[in-house]
Amino acid sequence: MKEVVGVGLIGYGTVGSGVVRILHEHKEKMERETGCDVVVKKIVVRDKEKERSYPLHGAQLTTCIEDILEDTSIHVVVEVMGGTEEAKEYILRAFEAKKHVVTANKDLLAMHGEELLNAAARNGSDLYYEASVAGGIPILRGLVDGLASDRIQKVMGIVNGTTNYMLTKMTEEGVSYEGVLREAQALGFAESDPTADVDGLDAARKMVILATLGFSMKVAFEDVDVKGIRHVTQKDLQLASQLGYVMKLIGTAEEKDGAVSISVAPTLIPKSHPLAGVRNEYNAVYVYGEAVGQTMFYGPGAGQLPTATAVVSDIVTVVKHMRLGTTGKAMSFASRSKVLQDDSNIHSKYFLRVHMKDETGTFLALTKSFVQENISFDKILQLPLDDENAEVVVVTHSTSKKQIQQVCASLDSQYMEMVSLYRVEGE
Ligand SMILES: NC(=O)C1=CN([C@@H]2O[C@H](COP(=O)(O)OP(=O)(O)OC[C@H]3O[C@@H](n4cnc5c(N)ncnc54)[C@H](OP(=O)(O)O)[C@@H]3O)[C@@H](O)[C@H]2O)C=CC1
Ligand SMILES: N[C@@H](CC=O)C(=O)O
Ligand code: NA
Repeated sequence: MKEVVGVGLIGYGTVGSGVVRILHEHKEKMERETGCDVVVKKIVVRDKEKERSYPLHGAQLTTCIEDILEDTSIHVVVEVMGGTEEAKEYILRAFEAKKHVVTANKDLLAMHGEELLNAAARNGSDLYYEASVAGGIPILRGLVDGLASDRIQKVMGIVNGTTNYMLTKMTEEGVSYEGVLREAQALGFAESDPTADVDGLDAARKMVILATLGFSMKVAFEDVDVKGIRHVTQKDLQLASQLGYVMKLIGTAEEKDGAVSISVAPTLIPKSHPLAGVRNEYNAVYVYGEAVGQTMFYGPGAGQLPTATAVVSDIVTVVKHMRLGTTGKAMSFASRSKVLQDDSNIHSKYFLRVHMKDETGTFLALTKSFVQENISFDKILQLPLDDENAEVVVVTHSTSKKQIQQVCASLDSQYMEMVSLYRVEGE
């Protein structure tokens, strides 16, 4: 008879049902990997009467967290309900009950990571959270284990499946923002409040986790410069395409001379760049290490089975630690204090759309604003807008964030209006 390891799930939605499915369908592989029979015993949900799309395979549904916390046959608690305050309380109580925790909750890790890791260590519990960033891609293990020997310089990529799905469909099929957001929700990619996806908050939380692990620095959500895709228009996508780019929501975390900058923003990427070919809910993360150079991690970033794969792999890790008697482990967190980069040291190329009066001298005024900030043009396109106005699209050479902000402030006048501003990466 194999030793039984009991699992308690909190949440039986997209990810939770995937966890039960993988544990059931990959039972033999689980036994080979762990030497144990890993069994989901209880599942906490909000509504016990709700129809479930996947069978429970013997697990008992409950609405009472104590049913899990007080059950001594449950060793591992898997939190896949989402949210922060209640989830944090349940996880802290699980540690006090000397249980190990696996979670997919990036909101929680980005906000309370340090507190949770300290509580896990105090109680000799494991805490793993691979599913919290880039769903099924083993990016956190890649950073923490695979690149443990290197000094990480930059992490950059697509870390939100919902917005990548939306931008892909909007670009390739010209579909509307609202329609494609509903599709992403129906497919189980979006957060329960999808504003977290479209406003870049979900990606920003993932970048906090990546930067914390990559640079071992105590960064917070407030340190991320965040912009989402809500204001991206079909015209932006068309003009970008005309100039050879596709738009992606890109997260960037970079350390230069001991200071870090973190951002999430819709960004233009050359069509020939590997990130341009990352479509639908897929994610891809570039990690640049001082010694290794450039590595790229690619795979499904959201959805039931990819995300559940990461969760179940974390369960495997925990069970192995239990058998070896080496629990009390977690993906390590930050040891260095935070130093943030100055805007004058953050460089990028930019794409700008400017509407201006089609009169002699306005174009010269536009050029002068850029010259004043020492910014030169890489590409420029002028198109008629109506009888009196023209649209000018500019791609600059690399410039600092501070300089581009100063130019933008000088552009809005009675003759000119800046319509869009996006970073350009990968050239
Ligand atoms: N979906 C995805 O692709 C990914 C999701 N994640 C993360 O995984 C977590 C779960 O996401 P997902 O499965 O999509 O979410 P769902 O909304 O599909 O499922 C949430 C589940 O949690 C239960 N639940 C919610 N609030 C409570 C509560 N207060 N008490 C008890 N149970 C509760 C719900 O119960 P009921 O069924 O009764 O309503 C439901 O079963 C989130 O943190 C999310 O960010 C991470 C990576 C990818
Ligand atoms: N809503 C998230 C789910 C995975 O983290 C996303 O779309 O990436
Ligand atoms: Na992952």
